[in-house]
Amino acid sequence: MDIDDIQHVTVLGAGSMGHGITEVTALAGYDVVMRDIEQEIVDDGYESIRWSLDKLAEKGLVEQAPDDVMGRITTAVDLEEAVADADLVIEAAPEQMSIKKDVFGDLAEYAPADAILASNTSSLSITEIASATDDPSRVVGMHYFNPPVKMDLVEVIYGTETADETAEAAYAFVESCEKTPIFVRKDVNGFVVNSVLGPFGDEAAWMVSDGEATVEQADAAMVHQRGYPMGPFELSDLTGIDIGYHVRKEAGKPIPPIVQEKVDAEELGQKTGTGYYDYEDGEGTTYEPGDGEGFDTLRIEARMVNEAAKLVGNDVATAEAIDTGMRLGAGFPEGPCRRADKEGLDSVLDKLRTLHEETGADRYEPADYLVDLVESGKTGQDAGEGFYSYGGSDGEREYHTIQHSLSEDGLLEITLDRPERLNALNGDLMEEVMHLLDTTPTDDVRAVTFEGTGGRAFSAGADITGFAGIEPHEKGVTEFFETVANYPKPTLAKIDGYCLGGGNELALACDLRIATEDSEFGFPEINLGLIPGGGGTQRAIRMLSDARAKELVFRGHRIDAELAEEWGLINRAVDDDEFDDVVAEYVDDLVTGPPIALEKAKRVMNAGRDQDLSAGLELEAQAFGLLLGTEDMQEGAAAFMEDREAEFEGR
Ligand SMILES: C/C=C/C(=O)SCCNC(=O)CCNC(=O)[C@H](O)C(C)(C)COP(=O)(O)OP(=O)(O)OC[C@H]1O[C@@H](n2cnc3c(N)ncnc32)[C@H](O)[C@@H]1OP(=O)(O)O
Repeated sequence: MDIDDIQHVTVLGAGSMGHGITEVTALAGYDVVMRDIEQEIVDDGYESIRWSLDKLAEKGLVEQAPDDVMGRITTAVDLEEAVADADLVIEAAPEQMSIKKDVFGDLAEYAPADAILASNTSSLSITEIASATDDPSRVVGMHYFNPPVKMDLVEVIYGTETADETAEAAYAFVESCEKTPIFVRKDVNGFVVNSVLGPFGDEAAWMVSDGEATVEQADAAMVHQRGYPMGPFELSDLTGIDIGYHVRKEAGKPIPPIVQEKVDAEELGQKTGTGYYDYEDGEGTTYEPGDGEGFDTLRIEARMVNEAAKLVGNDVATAEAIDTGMRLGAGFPEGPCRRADKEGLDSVLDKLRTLHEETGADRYEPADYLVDLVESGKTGQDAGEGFYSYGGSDGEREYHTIQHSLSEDGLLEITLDRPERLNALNGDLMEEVMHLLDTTPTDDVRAVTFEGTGGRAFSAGADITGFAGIEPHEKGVTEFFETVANYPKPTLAKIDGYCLGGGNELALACDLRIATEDSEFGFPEINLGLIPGGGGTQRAIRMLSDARAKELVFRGHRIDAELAEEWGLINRAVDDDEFDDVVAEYVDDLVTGPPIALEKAKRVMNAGRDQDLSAGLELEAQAFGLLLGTEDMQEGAAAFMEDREAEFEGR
């Protein structure tokens, strides 16, 4: 069975995961049967899908009519009937091994012999589930995150006997649903995301139990200094303190006293009204940004990195898969491997070794893979290699936040690739763009385009989660925008979706801007108590009327592409269907145009804009004189006389 053979999908379970997976699958165009054990549960699930689709349509997040999507879904209670024609069955039954095994035993009997049988378990062994079938090679884990419609990640997990063909088809299926799969190549407890996430709460709980920190201090530090979406205790209250407790118990791991106390007192978090915070009489979390002072954040992060190193070293997952998993599955601001490479793997190892020596606790024992990296000098970004390669003298640099390609005709296409954050600009992304522009031989480039991935945004601005812990003296982002603005070749921003804040400033640093009609522009910084800091105030006031520029900056509202075109903020607002063609026409002019003349035109126009007219004219005259002596100029004139297209060589 491969992806082309998958037409009919059956989802077993109509609860929150089951109906979410059904919705995602139907949205991708598949026929889906959603089955549960009682008609009432199935009906509730079906109604929930309709409600969700209506909401998505209302917000303009799906183009398909909800009725069309619902038309692909049928419901069933009878298992035999539900799976009779299935090419892929995704089980989303309650998380109990006995139930899963019963279901998979039935699937072995009733599903077609070549159907892929997937379990959406988040914690149970795929190998054991597969043992209930006659053919474990066709059983695979497909762990969706909650809610499936919103969460982009799916872990595709191998059981001991899962065939590559099965796992690869499941992976391709996830991609076909426009979700992001990562391979978990061994059936380890917690798979990738929960394995790495475990120490986040665990280490914080030990630190509080040992009197080394307070709950508020830990949460404030991890959120406001390190940019995590929630603090470890806040997260634990949300998921249920008993959940982490049972996971530790089952894995035979020691329980931090503070966790034991909470479980004994049945204060399990939000669901019981009290956990580490009070949700009944109090207002929930009580930490303030400054509370994190003095907290040892590396202690938590070093343990997460150690877990990641174990997964890489044991061939469970690649560093890239782990980082993707943690960003998309847990909302981490960046993956632990990438963050550790920047921190320095030697510092991480030192921290673990020191704690191991001081406490003797197994949880600090460094992973062999981490030790090997450090001992072979691969200590991270500064060393040119760590979990990732940074292209020292002998290697090509891997980028993590951008994609790029350079065509034979000299078009350098740069794609901002942080779709889960609407392509928000963080330090890595800006550094990677600058590195790419600095290291790509300019003679090979005739034009550059910038665009965003994910279909929702060019870029929603600077990454707000990265503002955590920034000191006032670290404020400089100007270098990035100036690198783009001063790049010697013409640049064009292809805008499809939100173009806000720093994203708007990146677009304004480009020479040309083409946008789809449903794109939106603005400087929302004022709503954050900021002003545009990447040249936005200055470029806008030079580009627009004083009143319009100030309106954008002072009010922080968004304007649509049509108005942006009318105001002169962009070159063209075009219909979605015409977007690629219009961009291609512009790009064609740029890559076939005379390179030296284009470069000079850009330089004198940019420099002249900030000078008085006579100085600008002087610049223009010098450039004009120089161009008269180029072969390109002779070629242009000859082509005109011969009535043919000129072929400019940049000489
Ligand atoms: C020098 C430059 C300074 C600046 O640029 S300051 C930043 C200026 N930009 C902004 O203030 C825009 C912030 N973003 C938004 O207001 C909203 O987003 C949008 C209106 C653009 C879209 O709203 P919706 O459709 O509801 O999407 P969603 O759930 O808010 O966004 C999807 C995910 O993207 C993350 N995200 C969006 N913008 C940023 C950002 N600028 N920095 C960091 N993350 C961002 C969100 O948090 C969320 O993530 P999750 O799914 O984990 O909740």
